[in-house]
Amino acid sequence: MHAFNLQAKPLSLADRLADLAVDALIDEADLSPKPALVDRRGNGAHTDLHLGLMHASALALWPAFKEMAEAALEIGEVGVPLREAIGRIGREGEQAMLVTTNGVNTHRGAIWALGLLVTAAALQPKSIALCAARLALLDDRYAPTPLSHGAQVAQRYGARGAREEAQLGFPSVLQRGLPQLHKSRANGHGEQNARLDALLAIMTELADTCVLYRAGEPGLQAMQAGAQAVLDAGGSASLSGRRRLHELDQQLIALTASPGGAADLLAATLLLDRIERDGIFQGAF
Ligand SMILES: CC(C)(COP(=O)(O)OP(=O)(O)OC[C@H]1O[C@@H](n2cnc3c(N)ncnc32)[C@H](O[C@H]2O[C@H](COP(=O)(O)OP(=O)(O)OP(=O)(O)O)[C@@H](O)[C@H]2O)[C@@H]1O)[C@@H](O)C(=O)NCCC(=O)NCCS
Ligand SMILES: Nc1ncnc2[nH]cnc12
Repeated sequence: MHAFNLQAKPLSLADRLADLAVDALIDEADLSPKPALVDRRGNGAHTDLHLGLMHASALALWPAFKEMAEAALEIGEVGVPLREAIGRIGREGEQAMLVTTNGVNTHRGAIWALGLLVTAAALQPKSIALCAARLALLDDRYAPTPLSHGAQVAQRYGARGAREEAQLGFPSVLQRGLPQLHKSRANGHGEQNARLDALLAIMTELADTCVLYRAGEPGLQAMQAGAQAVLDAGGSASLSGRRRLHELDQQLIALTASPGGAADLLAATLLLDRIERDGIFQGAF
C-alpha cells in the first residue's frame, strides 16, 4: 500500500524573501491615494501603466528575487562573483517583466533596489542596507551601459539616481521612509495613512530621476515641496493633509511628473519593515 505524504514542504529562506519582496511591491501598487502614481483609483500620470499590469509584473519577478537570495546563500560573501550573479539574474528579471508587460517599464528601479536588499538579507540579515550598499559599489563587467533616462538626467542636472541611492545604503529608506512609517503608526494614523506618509517623507528629498526626466527641475521642486506641505499639514490622516495631498496629485499629474523612484523606495521600506515584523531571522534585529 502506498502512503501519500500530504504535508507541505517547508518554505526555504529564499522562498520567503521572494514572497516578502513581491508582497511589498503589491502593497506599494495598491496603496491609495498616491500622488500621480498608479493605484487602486487609476493610472496617475501614466498612459501605459495600470494596476493589473503592476500586479502581474510584481508576480513575474518572484523567481528573480528567489534566485538572488539563493545566489547569496550559495556564494556566501560580498564580492564580484555575487555582484555579477545578481546582475545577470536582475537582467533576466527585467526581461521577464518586459515579456509580462508587453514592453512597458513597470519595475526596473524596484528590481535593482529590492534585488539588492533581498540578496543582502540572505547574506547579512543584521546589516541589510550596508551589505546592499557594498554590493552596489562593486562593478559588474557584464552590465550594459545604455544612455538610460537616469544617465541622461545625471548628465543634465548632476542628480543622484537609483545607483547612488543604493551605494549610500538607501538613506531615503533608512532616514525617511522607515522613521516616518514608525512615527505615523505610533501616532495611531492607521496603516494605509502611515504608508502614505512614508512615501511622502521619501518624496521630500529624493532626486527622483523619473520626475526629473519627465518634468525637469520645476517638477522635482513641486514634488518635494508638495510632499513636505502634506506632512506639515498633519499628514495623510488629517483633513487638511488630505486636501494638500489631493492638490499635489493634481499638480504632479498636470506636469506628468510620476515619482516612480519614490514608489520603488516605498516598496523597499515596506520590504525591510516586513522582514523585521515577520521575524524571518528570529532575533537578528
Ligand atoms: C542601476 C540601475 C538602477 C539603472 O539605473 P539608471 O538610473 O541608469 O537607469 P533608469 O533606466 O533610469 O532606471 C532607474 C530606475 O530607478 C528608479 N529611480 C528613479 N530615481 C531613483 C532614485 N533617486 N533612487 C532610487 N530609485 C530611483 C526608477 O524606477 C521606477 O520608475 C520606472 C518607471 O518610470 P517611467 O518614467 O514611468 O518609465 P519609463 O518607461 O522609463 O519612461 P517614460 O517613457 O514612461 O517616461 C519604474 O521602472 C520604476 O521602478 C527609474 O526608472 C539598474 O536598473 C541596472 O543597472 N540594472 C541592470 C541589472 C542589474 O545589475 N541588476 C542588479 C540586480 S540587483
Ligand atoms: N505605483 C507606481 N506607479 C507608477 N510607477 C511606479 N513604479 C513603481 N511603482 C509605481
